[in-house]
Amino acid sequence: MPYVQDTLAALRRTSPAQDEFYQAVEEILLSLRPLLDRDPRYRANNIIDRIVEPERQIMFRVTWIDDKGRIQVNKGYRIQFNSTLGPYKGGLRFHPSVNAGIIKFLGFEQIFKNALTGLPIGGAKGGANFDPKGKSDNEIMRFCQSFMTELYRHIGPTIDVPAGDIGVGMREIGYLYGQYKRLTGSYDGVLTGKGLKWGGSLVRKEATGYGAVYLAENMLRAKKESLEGRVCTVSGAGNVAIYTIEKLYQLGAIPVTASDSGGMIYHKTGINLETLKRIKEVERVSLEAYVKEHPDAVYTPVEQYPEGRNPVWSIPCEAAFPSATQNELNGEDAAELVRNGCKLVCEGANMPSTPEAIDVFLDAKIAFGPGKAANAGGVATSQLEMSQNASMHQWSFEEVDRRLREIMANIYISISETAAEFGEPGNFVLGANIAGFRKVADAMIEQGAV
Ligand SMILES: NC(=O)C1=CN([C@@H]2O[C@H](COP(=O)(O)OP(=O)(O)OC[C@H]3O[C@@H](n4cnc5c(N)ncnc54)[C@H](O)[C@@H]3O)[C@@H](O)[C@H]2O)C=CC1
Ligand SMILES: O=C(O)CCC(=O)C(=O)O
Repeated sequence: MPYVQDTLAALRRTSPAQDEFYQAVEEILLSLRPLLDRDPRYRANNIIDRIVEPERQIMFRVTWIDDKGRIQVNKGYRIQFNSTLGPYKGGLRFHPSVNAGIIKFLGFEQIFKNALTGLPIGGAKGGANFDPKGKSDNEIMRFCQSFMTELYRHIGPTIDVPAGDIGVGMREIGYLYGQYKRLTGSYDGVLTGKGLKWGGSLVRKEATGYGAVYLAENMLRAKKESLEGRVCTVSGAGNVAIYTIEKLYQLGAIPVTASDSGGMIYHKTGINLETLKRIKEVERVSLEAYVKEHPDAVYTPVEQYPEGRNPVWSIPCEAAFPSATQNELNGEDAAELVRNGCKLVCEGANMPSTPEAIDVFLDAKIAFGPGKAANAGGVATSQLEMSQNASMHQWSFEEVDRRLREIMANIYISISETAAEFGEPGNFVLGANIAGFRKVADAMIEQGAV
């Protein structure tokens, strides 16, 4: 397909060394062919060249002082990718692996994910190559304050509204918000994922994980199946993984794994959610601590992982929820999941499956929920937080959860109907990519050449 190769060649030339970004672009472009062939307006308006180019990229130095009084420096980023549908919206990631290409792929995915929610939000992402691991609370606070000292001039409640992602939870959002308020003097809904006492929304913490399970529920219901009694594997042990596990239990499933950057646990009788929450949300220590309290669980440190494999995906299961990070599930992992009888994969993380893994799932015709649909419940609930802030109201847990369920059900309808419309029923990668793209592209055409 020449338009795919030409676009990728141009991106490699003009934006070198951004492999994850090229991967995300290639996946979308490959899906779009039937749409582009059917409707000439997208080519006539040069939508592809425009949509892969961010509207704005901000890179800045973050200088902060550690507990020993030494001056430290990190790289900060905010990419304001596309504001066609609404104010820029997307999380902040603090992780040592962060670079311009990672932020760009995340920002690009966010455009289409946000479009799928049906809510008025554009696509953005940001972060820093800062490693929160091993840092004291005071160091995290000083870093966040310095980060916001640059970022505040680029954001606003109707301009750009950041939130959390890997390494950024309620604690970090609190420090960022405090500094924004100090610098501007205004109490704006400029961040989401805020604390419940100062403008946060109920269910935002749970929303990404709950949403992924709601999408899985919808995919299974269409096949007259359910999650009840199903053994599930989950990777990650952060915000998304924890609330995926919580919702799986609520729906009668048995989640048996969790993982962090140090290793994985396999607890055959089911992960103890209380222990997991305490270890990760309160004590903030390695998962290794889990087996001290549950000696019947097995801990495998990363040093013992087979070369190039993630052993979470070797555990037999009926449904899998990759919820840690990008490219954590490769072709071999996917083949093993399918061989072991896995019937559903729902991506809580952003782009966790490699292109080879996605091909395996689609060829096997198992239910595969791609990240931009499956994890959209997080950003959707962020938008519900923005609505509550704008109207100075706070909705109940039940009200926000009801809206989240409805949004995920609508996403399912949109991706499944679009897949069927383009002759590939059940291919939710195609369905999500075309449905998300079409919404943004149509609006771009209506807004003219800007
Ligand atoms: N927090 C949110 O609302 C949303 C998050 N996501 C995505 O979900 C994924 C997880 O994010 P959160 O749970 O928010 O982050 P988190 O920081 O709360 O947890 C991340 C988990 O993944 C593990 N992890 C991170 N990098 C890893 C690596 N290279 N190898 C192995 N394990 C690794 C960490 O140890 C941790 O357990 C990310 O891909 C993120 O972009 C997607 C939509 C919304
Ligand atoms: O809640 C948000 O604004 C963004 C969540 C996010 O970063 C994501 O969807 O990947």
